[in-house]
This record gives sequence, structure tokens and C-alpha cells, in this order.
Amino acid sequence: MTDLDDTTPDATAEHTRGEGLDAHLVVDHDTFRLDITLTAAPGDVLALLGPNGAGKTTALRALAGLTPLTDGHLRLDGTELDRTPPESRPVGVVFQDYLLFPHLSALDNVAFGPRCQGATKTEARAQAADWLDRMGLADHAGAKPRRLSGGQAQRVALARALATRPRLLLLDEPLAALDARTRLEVRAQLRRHLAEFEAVAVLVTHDPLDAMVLADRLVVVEHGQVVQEGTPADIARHPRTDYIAQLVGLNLYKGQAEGHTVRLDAGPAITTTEDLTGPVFVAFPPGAVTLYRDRPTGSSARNLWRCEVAGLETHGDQIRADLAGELPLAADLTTVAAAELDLHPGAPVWATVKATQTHAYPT
Ligand SMILES: Nc1ncnc2c1ncn2[C@@H]1O[C@H](COP(=O)(O)OP(=O)(O)OP(=O)(O)O)[C@@H](O)[C@H]1O
Repeated sequence: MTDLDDTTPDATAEHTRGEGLDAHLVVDHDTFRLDITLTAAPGDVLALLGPNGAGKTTALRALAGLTPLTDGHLRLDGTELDRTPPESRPVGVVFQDYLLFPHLSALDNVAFGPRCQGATKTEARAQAADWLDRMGLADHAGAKPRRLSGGQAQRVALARALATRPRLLLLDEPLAALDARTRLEVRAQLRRHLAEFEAVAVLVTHDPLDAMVLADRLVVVEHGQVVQEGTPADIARHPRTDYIAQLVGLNLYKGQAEGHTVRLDAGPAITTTEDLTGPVFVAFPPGAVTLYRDRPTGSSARNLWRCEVAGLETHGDQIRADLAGELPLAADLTTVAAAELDLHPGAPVWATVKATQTHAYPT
């Protein structure tokens, strides 16, 4: 922005900033203070991760306008929202327990937003039908929430939030109330919808896997402050606190499965126990990696890669090694093992992972 911009006749204070989210959220609750900065461009998915009581829900409520800011600012696409009441904000919210209107059908739940925004009843219902169709719920349009499964209700809640065409989508533990199988399905769907969503999405979750699969950037909050922020891969390889090392300790890749082999989009193949076909994620924890100075002979591990130590970080009595090479990965080992292997940046190593320690699932 230049001084010249301020002299442009139609440039108001509210419309001089860029697109996306630009927030400095300060909220005081008795002895607790949230003080975090969140920025995101349209199309970005941010995940807020952190332990209980870290301030994630407070941050989400502040973004939605349900909790007032003590200080700071909140701009969305260049417009100040601090004083805009929640119902007038271009913000869609999905809660873990869906909060659908129990007396309205799925269709009318979704039509509610467009109707409030001034669409006629016919227009609103047509838009709602379209959203339900995109969620694969066309057959359930007439069902009341109590007749829907947890996964279906969560998809209706997502359709309801998206139908208002929000510029900011807030998701509060959207998968937490679902059983493991449904969670897998809804996670994959949510991933597709978030990838298509053209505005900013902010997701609160306790589950590092949800965060890593769904978000472009993780923002880790502890005691009301951001302790680390970055891409899932960055954070997994360079965790700044012990909590983060434990939390996002996951090597996660995308590839194409053909039986027990997953060919990675970038890099080699990984042998897994699951028998799958098509696009998948494959994951294994840093603790599942065994390192050798020389190429192991006689190891039964099907996955063997040549790497180079890019960095070492100590977390409690463990060392996390950041390994570069044909497959960039994080490995955890004890300080004794690291000394025995004479690990140091630049050292060549061989890494193995047993197929049984990997986990693959469809994207
Ligand atoms: N309305 C309120 N009044 C007073 N204190 C509050 C209020 N809401 C939250 N707090 C306090 O603010 C802190 C942050 O709570 P918050 O719910 O935002 O954390 P969280 O990271 O979402 O935790 P969880 O993962 O358990 O949901 C906690 O110490 C909580 O007790």
C-alpha cells in the first residue's frame, strides 16, 4: 500500500488491505489471555492444533464474533469485522455436534442461510438441493436430522455452512463425534470440499492426522500463544516443543496404491500391509524408522531407503532426525543410538520401516 492509495476517492480504511484473513486476536478470560496472529490467503486451510485449554475454541469464537476481542483486529478480504455482529459476518461455522435445526428437513436446514441472505424460498431450496447433491445426499433431502447418521448429519452441516458462500469457513472438531469408519469417509469428503473451497478455512482439531490431511498450514497454540506454524511436513520434521514432537510425529505421503505397493507422487514406493487400489495416503510414525550406518543385509524390512541427515533436534530423551534423500522423512531414536550411529548433519544413513508399521488409507 502506498500513501497514494489513501488519496484514492473510493479507498476507505476498511478496503485497503489484501484478500483473505488478517487477524490479531486478543481475548482476556479472567486469568487466561489469548494473543495470536492468523493470516491466510483465499483457498488456504489452516488447522489450529493444541492441548486442552490452549485457546483454540476461544480463537474460533472470536473469528465468528461470538466472543468480543479485547484488543487486536480482524479483517477479512480487507473489511474490518470487529464490530460486525456474528449474523452479518460472511462466516460459515460447522460444529462437532452439527447443531442442525431438529424440526427442519435436511433441505430446509441448508436453505436457511440463502433464505436469510434474501433468496426467495424457491431459489433457496434449489441452491440447497444442489449442495445436498454435491455432498451425495440428494436422497436424504426430506429427512429430519434425527433420521440421519452421524456422517450424513455432518455433511448436511457442511452443506449448510457452504450454502451461505462464506468468505471464512470455521470448523470446530468437525470429525470428533464420528466413529472411526465414518470418520475416514467424512474426512476424505471434507478434504475434497476444502480443496475446492475458494475462501479461507480454519479448522480446530485435536487430531494431528485430521490436521495434516486437511490443512495446508498448521498453527500450534499453547497457553494462548502460537508456538509454531508451518506446513505439516515442516512441523513434523522440525517440531519446536516436546508437545509438538509428540503431536505431529507422523510421516505422511500421497501416492497411488496397487495392492501392497504405494507409488508416491514424489519419490519411491512404500510397501504396506493394506491391499488397496487408487489414490491413497500412507503414514508411519518417526518411531517406526530404524537407522543403519551401512546398508543392512538380512533385514526383513521391505522398505529401505538411502538418506542423509539434514538436521537433529533433541526432544526429551529422544532425538528427532530430519532425513533428506529419495524419501524425506523424520526418524526418532534415543540419544545413545544417535551417538552409536555417529549421526551428524551430512552423515549418510539407511532407513528401514516395516510394512506392518505403515498405515495406508484412501484419499
Ligand atoms: N467464557 C469464558 N469465561 C472464562 N474463561 C473461559 C471462557 N471460555 C474459555 N475460558 C478459558 O479460556 C481458556 C482457553 O479455553 P478454550 O476453550 O479456548 O481452549 P481449547 O484450546 O479450545 O481447549 P479444548 O481443546 O479443551 O476445547 C481455558 O482456560 C478456559 O477455561
